[in-house]
Amino acid sequence: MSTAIIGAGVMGETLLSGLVRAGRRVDQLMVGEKRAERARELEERYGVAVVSNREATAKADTVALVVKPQDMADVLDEIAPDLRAGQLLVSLAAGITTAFIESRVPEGVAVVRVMPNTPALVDEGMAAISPGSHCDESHLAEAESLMASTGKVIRIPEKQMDAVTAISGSGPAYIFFVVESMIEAGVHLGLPRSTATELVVQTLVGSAAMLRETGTHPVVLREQVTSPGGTTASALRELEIHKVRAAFLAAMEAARNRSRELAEGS
Ligand SMILES: NC(=O)C1=CN([C@@H]2O[C@H](COP(=O)(O)OP(=O)(O)OC[C@H]3O[C@@H](n4cnc5c(N)ncnc54)[C@H](O)[C@@H]3O)[C@@H](O)[C@H]2O)C=CC1
Ligand SMILES: O=C(O)[C@@H]1CCC=N1
Repeated sequence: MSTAIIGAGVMGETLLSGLVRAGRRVDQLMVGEKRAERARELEERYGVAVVSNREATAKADTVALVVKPQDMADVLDEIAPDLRAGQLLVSLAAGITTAFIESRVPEGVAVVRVMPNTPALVDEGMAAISPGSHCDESHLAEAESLMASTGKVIRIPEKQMDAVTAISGSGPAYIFFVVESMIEAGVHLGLPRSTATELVVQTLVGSAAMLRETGTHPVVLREQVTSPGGTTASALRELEIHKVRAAFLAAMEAARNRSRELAEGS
């Protein structure tokens, strides 16, 4: 099965590198990329063929669209003549609906919408997938296997996609923001930056492993850290006073709303 990736920026390269690590033959992969310098970089790094979007679409069994939402309409119009019924078209773009894609491609093209995230670069990705209206189980399974090469995949109804985008698609950025803030706090408290960084990163990795391996609710895990009258309780009171929980809710609502706006082309 050959796969074309159209748009090889951050997420396109993440998918490409994951497929290569998962053992997909490079001669079964193709890339369509507008920026010539970027195309050369990928050819050198992976030995992958960078061809025109139309050639990639005509030759591939599966086409993955990894361009910005604002570029989707133009790319769909460009490749539509080369798409055929039964071919799998996977979109990783935030906001863009399967109905929008189906309205711009030939009848019968199987469209799957995916929301991945960047931890896919280290095979710890979280991807959600939703079928369009011409997908059968084999198409969905193929999209699932494409994304499973870089992490975990779940199937969701498309109406949940904007919320998923706000939580796991953008999610790594919130975590990195928290990490950055904790490192700065450590420096403020007098720790060398390298010590603060090591402490915070391992605390994050350890906490994530506890969540995954114990399956215990985060509230219980937090209570286990919070000794009565101790340091953690003092810190958590400050987070509540500064409305950090409300800020997270507002942030993710804003991301969900932005995903909806992207669907409308703004
Ligand atoms: N970066 C992330 O964490 C995530 C990104 N996404 C989605 O992935 C898509 C790409 O995002 P990024 O990789 O962050 O953006 P990016 O800007 O790094 O990559 C987009 C790439 O598409 C190329 N491109 C633009 N027009 C093209 C055309 N007509 N033909 C061929 N290539 C073209 C650009 O040159 C660029 O290399 C977006 O739709 C975004 O919503 C989804 C989940 C996470
Ligand atoms: O910021 C964005 O729009 C993309 C989609 C999810 C993560 N990055």
